[in-house]
Amino acid sequence: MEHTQDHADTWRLLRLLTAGRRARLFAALPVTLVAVLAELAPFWLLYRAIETLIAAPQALAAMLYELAAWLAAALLLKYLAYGGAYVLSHHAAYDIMAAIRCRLVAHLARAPLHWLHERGAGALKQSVIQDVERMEAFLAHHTVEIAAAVMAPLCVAALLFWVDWRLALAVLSVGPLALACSWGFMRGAGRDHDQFSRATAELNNATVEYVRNMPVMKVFCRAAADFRLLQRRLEDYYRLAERITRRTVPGWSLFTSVLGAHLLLLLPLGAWLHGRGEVTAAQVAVAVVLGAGVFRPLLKVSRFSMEMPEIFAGLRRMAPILRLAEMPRLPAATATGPLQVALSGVDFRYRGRPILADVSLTLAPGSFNVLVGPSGSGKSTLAQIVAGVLAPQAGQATLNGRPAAALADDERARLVAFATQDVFLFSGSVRDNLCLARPQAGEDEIRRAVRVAQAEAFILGLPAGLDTRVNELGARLSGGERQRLAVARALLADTPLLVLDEATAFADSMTQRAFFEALRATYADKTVLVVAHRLYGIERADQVLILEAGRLTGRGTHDSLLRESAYYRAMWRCEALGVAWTLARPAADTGGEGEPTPFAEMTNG
Ligand SMILES: Nc1ncnc2c1ncn2[C@@H]1O[C@H](COP(=O)(O)OP(=O)(O)OP(=O)(O)O)[C@@H](O)[C@H]1O
Repeated sequence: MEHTQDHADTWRLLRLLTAGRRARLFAALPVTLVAVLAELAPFWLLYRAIETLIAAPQALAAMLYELAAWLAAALLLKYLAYGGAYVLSHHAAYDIMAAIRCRLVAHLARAPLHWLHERGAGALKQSVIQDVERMEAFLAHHTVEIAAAVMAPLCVAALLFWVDWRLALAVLSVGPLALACSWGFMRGAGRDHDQFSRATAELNNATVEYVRNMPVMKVFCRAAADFRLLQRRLEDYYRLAERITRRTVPGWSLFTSVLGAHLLLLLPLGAWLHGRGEVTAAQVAVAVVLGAGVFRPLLKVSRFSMEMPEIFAGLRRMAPILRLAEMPRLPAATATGPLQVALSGVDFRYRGRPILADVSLTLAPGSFNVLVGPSGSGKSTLAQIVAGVLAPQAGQATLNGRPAAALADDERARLVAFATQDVFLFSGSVRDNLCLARPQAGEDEIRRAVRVAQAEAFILGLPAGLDTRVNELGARLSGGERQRLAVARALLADTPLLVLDEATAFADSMTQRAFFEALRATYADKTVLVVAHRLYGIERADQVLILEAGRLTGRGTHDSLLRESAYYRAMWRCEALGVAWTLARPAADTGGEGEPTPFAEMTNG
């Protein structure tokens, strides 16, 4: 029942996506009919030739030229008609595909950031590229092939009835017989097909994972057999394939054999009718020839029915993208003045698993805030909520009092710049990448952002400086260099709020300190939220927030947290010991059990 509803919805979606563009597709159908009729013309010519051969053999030679001319004309017509039908269907297909892609991309452009983030690039690529591509075969080829496959048996049947209705019935009776024979074997094929699709998808995923992990497997010298998931999926796949083969092959063989068994009925009947003088030898001969291929085109339809579920699945994957237009977006606000950032009672779950619980905070305009906490405590999730990339499931995350995740893209982009550790660089020059948010940024602004992001030295070292191309043909940048570019790009966006989610992972302790100091001195008006793993340089932050297991367990300045938070003290001790070891190893003696010594004090003497 649910299945039927799914199918009905998918057909509705297909009709909607092809609306206003189906005329050429429909125009291809009568042209296909002409091609099918032209394909049958040789049989009619054969009939006339046999009739002449039997009635007046001496007249056949004179007729041959005429027959050859008709045959050539029929072939030419068939070629032209099929050509025309395919041209029409291809035009319609590419027109429809382009319209679907434009529609998908237009909807994606309206998609909220958190929605794009949750779906992932792979799934979106699958919908916009592969799923639309798959429709090409359906629209451009299958429409003509299926129309021909359905029209041809109907035309042959009509021709057979014209030849003789009894011979026609003898030929056509094997169709229902073949279906009845195969039905028993084919029962449950739909369920098998669903299971097979699932097994294929699982095998594909396991194969991709295996291929991705090959370098790791090699490092640890593991054989393919040690990759249990792939082995299990392969076993499942082969077991299912064997079961389906055992079940369907006898049915399929019986189906095709019975389809070809029309001669068993036709020959005795033809001989009997001929004996009684009710049909001519030419009629029997033509019925034999026509009967041999009457159902063959229908086999194409069964191939098509196997591809249909894949095409439908692709359409269903597009549906959520096409529903995006219905998502409510806030109209742009006119508020100016300092940006107010506030979270109150924010809860967030990933697939039901609680990640953040009852988080409330405010970021004062122009303040420098650092978020620290153990790995997996939810820092990145919180940063994404502040930036409007994710929407909280409970509570409020607002910018100027308006839900951050519901802001229109242009308004959010005016307010927040967000940089993470995963950096995407477009192919183009370093300058193009930096000026993504503000193509009109001046040379001084670019230089300032680059200097603050600690990227100046490496950009100067590039072959063409800011104009070096960043892609596989140009400079290959290290992970740290790419991160610095991402930070500079966020700085250049000139937004009142800057969220850096571990975007300073490139920096060692000294570089992080230099970066924070330059950031505060150069962009004093910005409200900054930094997710940091290293503490160095955060001593002068206006607010340090401590997140543990999804809850804010501490907030305050460096000094107040050193006094009040055991976690912060412990974290600081570890970091201070690390630097003492790396910077001052020969003389290092951190004083054993005493209170940890902050780096600034250590380096000052
Ligand atoms: N897209 C996602 N789907 C499901 N779970 C997720 C997703 N992203 C993060 N998580 C889970 O949410 C929890 C918090 O992740 P998050 O990245 O916010 O922590 P974090 O404090 O930034 O960690 P780290 O310091 O290691 O980067 C983790 O347990 C993680 O497994």
